Amino acid sequence: MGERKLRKTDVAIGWLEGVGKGVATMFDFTKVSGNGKTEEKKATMLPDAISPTMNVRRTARDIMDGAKHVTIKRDKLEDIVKKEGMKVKLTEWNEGGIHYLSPTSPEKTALYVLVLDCMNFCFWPSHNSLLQYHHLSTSLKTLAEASDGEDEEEESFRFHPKKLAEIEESFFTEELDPLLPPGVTMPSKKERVHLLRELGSSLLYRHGGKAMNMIEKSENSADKLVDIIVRDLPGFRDEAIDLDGRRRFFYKRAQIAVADLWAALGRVGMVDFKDIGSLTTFADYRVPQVLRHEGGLEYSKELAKVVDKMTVLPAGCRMELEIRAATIVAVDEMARKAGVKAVEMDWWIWQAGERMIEKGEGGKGQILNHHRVRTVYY
Ligand SMILES: Nc1nc2c(c(CN[C@H]3C=C[C@H](O)[C@@H]3O)cn2[C@@H]2O[C@H](COP(=O)(O)O)[C@@H](O)[C@H]2O)c(=O)[nH]1
Repeated sequence: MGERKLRKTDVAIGWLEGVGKGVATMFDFTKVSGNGKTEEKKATMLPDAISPTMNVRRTARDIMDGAKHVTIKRDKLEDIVKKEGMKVKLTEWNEGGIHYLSPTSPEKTALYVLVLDCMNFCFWPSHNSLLQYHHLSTSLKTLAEASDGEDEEEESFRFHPKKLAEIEESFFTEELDPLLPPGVTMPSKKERVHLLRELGSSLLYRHGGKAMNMIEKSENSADKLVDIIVRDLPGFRDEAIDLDGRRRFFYKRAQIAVADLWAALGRVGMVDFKDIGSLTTFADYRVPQVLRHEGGLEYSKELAKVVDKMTVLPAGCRMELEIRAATIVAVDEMARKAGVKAVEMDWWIWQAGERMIEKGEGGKGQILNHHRVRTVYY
């Protein structure tokens, strides 16, 4: 990072080393515990009171202290980690080539990831949408590749900040929707247009028109990059005020963006977040769905009924906050037991969930339904 410019040979070497090996071989996966690591974290993270990842953990612990609807079954968490066939084998972020990685330009890769995570919410099927994550990541990849010229500065790149700042709803109807499978459309288009415009404008006016400038300001700290993202991109501010007036922080999309940047750019030596272990799991609906199904989370009768019947919960309600908080605490505990970072444990659980839902959801012998909340945050 820093002032160093990426050369094509660097990319080739980084890429060759990474191909087919999985994320685990590309990064320093030293255990989260241990004195050296603790000091390193202190050196890079923000002070406790303003650290976004600390705020997320504080939120999760606080909510779980008075939880009424969700219980963490600690002995079961241990079983899940140990379970045959579910051992933590770190997942390849780009398995199946579902993401765009520019062969020459970290800037274009970073823009792609930020666009992806701007829209990385509300996938669950409703009467008019059957959108899945890989539909989004691969259709954006197609658009990126189609406009990917030689020149790093090239303004013709579809996700150049100037283009993002002026995006219209026609981007979805004319460019993106046609790349989705028949009958699948992108929900909440108006909201997504606004989020993309916000991203383009913020990069132009706050970061000299470059995603890499924003990333470099983090000084290789995942925690600081989450902070920059939630400060400069309001659409990523996944916060709530609970019924008692307390602030609650989750930062799902901001944290997943940082993790995705780590996976996409770390492989070519462009980022090296020393405190990547500070990220929490990305509290959305797939991870708690898997944990509940496996017995690691137990829902009250009332909540179980709501979730099983696919009743939509209001955003920010107590039940939703408890599910998200329990997910964060449970994944931290599983990661600790397995000696990996929360982000790695998240990817492993998420990918296990994706395999489980292939067999259907909510029926006999199938994974239990996930909770439903209409939100731009996950
Ligand atoms: N907690 C967590 N949630 C994740 C992801 C990802 C993808 N991350 C990439 C990075 C590493 C992985 O290997 C993936 O290649 C998507 N999602 C969420 O799932 C939902 C879509 O699901 P479905 O409807 O089934 O396609 C939607 O809310 C989306 O935001 C993750 O990693 N963790």
